[in-house]
Amino acid sequence: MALRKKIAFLGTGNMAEALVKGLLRAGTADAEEIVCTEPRADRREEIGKRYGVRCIASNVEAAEEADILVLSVKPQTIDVLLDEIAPAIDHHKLVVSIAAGVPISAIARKLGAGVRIVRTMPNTPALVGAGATALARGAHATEEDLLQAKALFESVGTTVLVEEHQLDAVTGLSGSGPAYVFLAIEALADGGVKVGLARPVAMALAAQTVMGAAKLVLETGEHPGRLKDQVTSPGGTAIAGVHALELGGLRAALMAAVEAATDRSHELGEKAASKKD
Ligand SMILES: NC(=O)C1=CN([C@@H]2O[C@H](COP(=O)(O)OP(=O)(O)OC[C@H]3O[C@@H](n4cnc5c(N)ncnc54)[C@H](OP(=O)(O)O)[C@@H]3O)[C@@H](O)[C@H]2O)C=CC1
Ligand SMILES: O=C(O)[C@@H]1CCC=N1
Repeated sequence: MALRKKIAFLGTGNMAEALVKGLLRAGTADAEEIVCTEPRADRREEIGKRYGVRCIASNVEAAEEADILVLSVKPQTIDVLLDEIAPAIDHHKLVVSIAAGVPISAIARKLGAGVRIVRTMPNTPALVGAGATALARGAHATEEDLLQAKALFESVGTTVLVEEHQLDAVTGLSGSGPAYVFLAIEALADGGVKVGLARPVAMALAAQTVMGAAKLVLETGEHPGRLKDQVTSPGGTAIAGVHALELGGLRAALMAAVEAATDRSHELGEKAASKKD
């Protein structure tokens, strides 16, 4: 669905670039409907050339001309950005934050109490239309605002609506999760190389296996344990591999990763919430 709104990405790093590319790819926005900001001239040029969007230095200019403002700087630098754009914000703007941990209340404190804010947590597979985004509505955002934000992220993957307090957990799982899976793919490929496969062959097989297994879970709706049972024949190869993973503590390690990232998101939020104006 085309949004037909002007969208500003304030801070055009990895995640914003993934969204810009995803939106253009899906046709949700045309290049002339997107404006990006970025402090570094070389990066501005790169983004402009790569996507045909306007990429400028001024956050204020971008905030003034857009209907939807995506706050896409690091949580540690969001205060500087909010102070800068506050005079350009009124109730006509929809503010969509993708910043990990930063509460809606901390954004509203800087931009003004009545501002329409939707807080989200996307992930980088949005770049290829396979993102997963959770969204939570601020007190002054309307149902229509939420639908627009949802449409924006739905064009680059799947979306779920959550309560704001659940966003730290989402950050620990799907926001940060691609990093865990990349590690797994790299390690699987290393395993393949160790047993004699060429690196490119091992990498292609590892990535396709992870993608295929995920697709099987999503498309069949089967419990992953049941799907695992279908791969493991008695006395066979897969159960030998599964045993090695259990000895290595794979499940506990993944659970601990989600928990550690969730805690860190919470910590970033506490810092943002305790800052004085
Ligand atoms: N990466 C991910 O997987 C995900 C990230 N997020 C969230 O997205 C946000 C961005 O993360 P990510 O893309 O990884 O980070 P990046 O560092 O890649 O992107 C941030 C960008 O903002 C720019 N920037 C810094 N200060 C300003 C400013 N005052 N005005 C405008 N732009 C500025 C930076 O420029 P420069 O480099 O020159 O300083 C950089 O290009 C974070 O809040 C993060 O929590 C959410 C989900 C997933
Ligand atoms: O590491 C980070 O801070 C960001 C948030 C979610 C994924 N990456």
